[in-house]
Amino acid sequence: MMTHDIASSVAVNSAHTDHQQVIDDYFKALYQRNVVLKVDNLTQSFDQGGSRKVILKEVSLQIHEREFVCVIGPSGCGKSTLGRIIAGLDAYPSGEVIVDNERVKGPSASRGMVFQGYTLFPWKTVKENVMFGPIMEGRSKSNAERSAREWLDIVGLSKYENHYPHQLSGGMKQRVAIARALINEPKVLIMDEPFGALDPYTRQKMQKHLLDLWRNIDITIVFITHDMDEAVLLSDRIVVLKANPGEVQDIIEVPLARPRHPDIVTDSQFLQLKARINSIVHNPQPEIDPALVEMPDIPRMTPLDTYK
Ligand SMILES: Nc1ncnc2c1ncn2[C@@H]1O[C@H](COP(=O)(O)OP(=O)(O)OP(=O)(O)O)[C@@H](O)[C@H]1O
Repeated sequence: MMTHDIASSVAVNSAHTDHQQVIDDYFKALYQRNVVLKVDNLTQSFDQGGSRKVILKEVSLQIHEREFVCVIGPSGCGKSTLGRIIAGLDAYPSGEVIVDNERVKGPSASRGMVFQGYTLFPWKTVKENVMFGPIMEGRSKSNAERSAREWLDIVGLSKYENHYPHQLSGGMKQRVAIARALINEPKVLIMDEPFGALDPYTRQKMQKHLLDLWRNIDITIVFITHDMDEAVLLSDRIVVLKANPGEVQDIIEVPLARPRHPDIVTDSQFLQLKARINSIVHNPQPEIDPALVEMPDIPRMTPLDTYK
């Protein structure tokens, strides 16, 4: 081997070791932080077609303060069901869900939620939407207004405070929804496919915006998505659920240093990790979404064009 080849090989190895050290230190520090969300042996079932169907089975997780965790898995595996239980929107028959040392028994200001569908009140202005939580908490209108303006400033929507939701783009609506959730200073923010309805460009902008917010606020995020790129770009760890019933199949650390630029999606390490997760998620499983099982053959509706 030529001398300069040896030198460059040593440099590559040393860069690799340095990178690994950064990642090891990052996760060591992460695991030393308090557990803010604990899901223990959670099982959920629903009545479906006259029988009881187990949707989530003995799901256990521990998520640490300021961690960013994505939950992925095939359609119908119970991701939203898990998110709704953590948010306190649905009761659960067995197991334990603890947030900030308290058992989840219903919605609470300690858990914020942002959904894919725009859930803003259409009859309220942007500012009034963001003020909703503080007003419900009994804070004065002027106090709630002041906080709402601070949060609208943080998400870059100050100029739109008197607009109504229908006057905003999808990305702007989601920024209002994020401000509306964060104004309550939740310990955990649960986001269920929040960018699923956005075009790819806006989605990428929103991912960066969310990472900027997360880095600057003491918030733990549980982010439900179908999108592997999104999961790898955003997460510290990815919880992979398998379907039928929904069980934790794997919990994967994302060994990519932060801050992460959106261009990282073309990096070889990113692509390798994505391929690995993809193979875990799409590990052959029986189809459980009835709408996918019963895909009909479409009959010809109009006469065939004989020239084609
Ligand atoms: N309230 C309910 N009553 C009956 N069945 C329900 C209820 N909520 C969810 N389910 C069922 O639980 C299963 C899991 O649904 P869930 O929405 O949690 O899956 P998901 O992984 O989020 O799916 P997707 O990726 O398609 O959004 C589905 O079969 C769904 O029909």
